[in-house]
Amino acid sequence: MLSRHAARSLSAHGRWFSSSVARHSKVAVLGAGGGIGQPLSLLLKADPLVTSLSLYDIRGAPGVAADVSHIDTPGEVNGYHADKLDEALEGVKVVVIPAGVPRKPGMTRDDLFNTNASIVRDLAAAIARVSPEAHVLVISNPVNSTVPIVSSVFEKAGVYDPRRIFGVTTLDVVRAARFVSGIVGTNPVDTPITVIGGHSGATIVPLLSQSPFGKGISGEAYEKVVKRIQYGGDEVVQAKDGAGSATLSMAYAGAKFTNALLRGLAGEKEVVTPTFVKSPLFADQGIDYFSSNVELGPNGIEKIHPLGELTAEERKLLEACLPELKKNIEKGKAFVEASP
Ligand SMILES: NC(=O)C1=CN([C@@H]2O[C@H](COP(=O)(O)OP(=O)(O)OC[C@H]3O[C@@H](n4cnc5c(N)ncnc54)[C@H](O)[C@@H]3O)[C@@H](O)[C@H]2O)C=CC1
Ligand SMILES: O=C([O-])CC(=O)C(=O)O
Repeated sequence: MLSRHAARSLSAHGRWFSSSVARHSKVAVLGAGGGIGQPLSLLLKADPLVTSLSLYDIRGAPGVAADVSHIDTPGEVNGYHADKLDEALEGVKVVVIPAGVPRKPGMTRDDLFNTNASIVRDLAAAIARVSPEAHVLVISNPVNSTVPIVSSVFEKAGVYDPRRIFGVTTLDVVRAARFVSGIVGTNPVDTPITVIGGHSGATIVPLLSQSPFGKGISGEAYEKVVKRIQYGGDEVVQAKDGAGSATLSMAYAGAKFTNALLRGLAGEKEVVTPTFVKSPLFADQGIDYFSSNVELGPNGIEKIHPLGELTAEERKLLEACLPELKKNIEKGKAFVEASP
């Protein structure tokens, strides 16, 4: 059906568009029973590019699967119990990982490392064993460390292809569009803002100067909106008051990035969006993962775009980002090296 009829899907900039390119695309969600996993599963079920959805969690995934399977879109849905991880990963093209604990007020994302590093490492080992050619989309925090963890696990297993491993930083891009449009009075859909660096506080570097709408914001308004983009996660953590962090906006962002990747994999041209990947941009400074605009295509990452021109303020933000990012990356790599 899908290959013969135009499919409608959410574009990188939030528009619904028609696409006649759709293939077999089995997507797995690991952590599907959680705050992000449930709405993400819902949005993926609604995406016509997802022909099969495989939902896994250590608790609750079969229930989520039964629920979303009633939605009147063609994609099939299966839910898997804790001991069925290998089955959940059979034949998947894309694996999205929102498994792990979220922050509470007063915590940094790095405070999640002790719990989430081993969860992500063990899930990555299973993917490397069962579906080594899958594209892996990491949501679990701290993303600056969990992406190097997944990559190092794949490297250790001898199946590493850096074009297929992504840290999902789309929520920063979504927030930037929303916050900037609120200042300049545009529709967020028409206000894309590139956000580079990593995914935590000072490592999040918005490039307002590269947007025709963002470049006019200056002085106190500039300082304020940059801080808000960098610390948008804290805003939600505080408002939820101990009940977790962003889940609904993150599910939206995760579904948006998954859709962009699926469109690229299906051959759509010029699908470009920021994502945290193995990158040559700052490798000479020992920072070999970085988020920047990346072109997605049939092999995953087709091209990593250069940063373009930065203002003095943006260069200062970047200077503050790099040392912290380097530490986060090294921590992730060291964790896998020290693992049995
Ligand atoms: N990349 C980003 O922009 C964002 C990342 N996050 C991160 O996403 C992660 C998940 O957040 P929430 O969904 O709110 O947490 P949650 O606690 O509501 O859900 C996490 C789910 O993971 C499951 N889980 C735990 N260990 C597992 C394992 N070994 N295998 C499979 N499933 C497992 C749990 O059973 C639970 O259902 C957190 O680390 C959070 O910090 C959250 C928001 C934005
Ligand atoms: O703030 C958190 O812990 C969750 C997150 O990554 C975000 O909302 O950007």
